[in-house]
Amino acid sequence: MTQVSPAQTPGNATFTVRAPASSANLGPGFDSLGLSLPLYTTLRVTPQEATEVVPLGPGLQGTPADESNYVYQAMWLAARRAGRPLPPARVEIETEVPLARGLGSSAAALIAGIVAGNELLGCPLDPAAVLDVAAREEGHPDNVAPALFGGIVVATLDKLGTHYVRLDPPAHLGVTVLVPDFELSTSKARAVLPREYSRADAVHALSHAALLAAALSVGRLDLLRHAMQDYIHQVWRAPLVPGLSDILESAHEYGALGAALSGAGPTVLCFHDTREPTGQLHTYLHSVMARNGLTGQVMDLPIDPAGTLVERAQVAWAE
Ligand SMILES: Nc1ncnc2c1ncn2[C@@H]1O[C@H](COP(=O)(O)OP(=O)(O)O)[C@@H](O)[C@H]1O
Ligand SMILES: N[C@@H](CCOP(=O)(O)O)C(=O)O
Repeated sequence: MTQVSPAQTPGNATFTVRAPASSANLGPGFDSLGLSLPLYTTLRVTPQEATEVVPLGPGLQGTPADESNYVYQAMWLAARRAGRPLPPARVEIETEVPLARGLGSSAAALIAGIVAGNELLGCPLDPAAVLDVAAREEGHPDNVAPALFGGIVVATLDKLGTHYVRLDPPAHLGVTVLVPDFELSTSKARAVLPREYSRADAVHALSHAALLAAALSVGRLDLLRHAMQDYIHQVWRAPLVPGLSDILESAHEYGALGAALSGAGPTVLCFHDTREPTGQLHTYLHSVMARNGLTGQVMDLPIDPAGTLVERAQVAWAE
């Protein structure tokens, strides 16, 4: 995260905060593993006497243009953690992250808002505190951690704090996402999960999640397909995402290194080797959508290494 000391810039200067999309879980890493993707939520913040919240662009149609906006509420979370009131500002919000598709739009909004609130206050919170505020608000750290730090993040939230390890993406690991043209809210997709699991399911999940984290950390791309097996959430969510079961079973035949529901869905993520063409995989994913009467987009994306960035306009002190 790039932080510019407010002491170096005038207190009323405009700044921008850019937070990326994320794909959480990656199969068995439910609520604990995620990666960052280069689609962004951007805030343009200008300190002024009265607060204004301005969602811009078609992606944010229907989100509130007032203090109830999730981004503005997130700015206040930073102020509350710092124990200070939030200074008023004009906050313009734009996003490239499709809402309610399992690509972490709410995490990007939350992180961007907390970082912007922190900037307005002169950065009283360090990055670990920003992450902890966000993870407690979201209830799980798997989207907010990669949205803040970029790359791939393994994280856990407990009473003492949010603990994490950030991994640089392994060489040659690329992502292909199938983003269907329908929304599925995270709360709806969490409501279908069972309250309890058997010991066998727990052992299956923790052994696969541990193998996946280890494989990603040493670049063992050959293990991804095996390590990404999951019975904790995908099997329960499959009825909400037509075509998911087919893709999980067969994507490797079309070049995928592994496949998973992205976050709570309905986006599906496949890993690919960036040295290999992905045309066959795209054709397959489009055919799954067509068979299920769906439309949507298939995109190849790199893993975003940077995470959230803050930029201040260069303003000469003499002005
Ligand atoms: N930039 C934003 N500004 C305001 N609200 C947002 C923004 N991004 C996301 N949200 C809120 O988050 C909701 C989607 O969150 P969620 O169901 O968790 O899906 P996901 O995070 O996978 O996109 C949206 O319906 C909207 O209420
Ligand atoms: N671990 C969460 C992740 C939700 O991600 P989102 O991008 O769908 O908000 C879950 O699986 O519920």
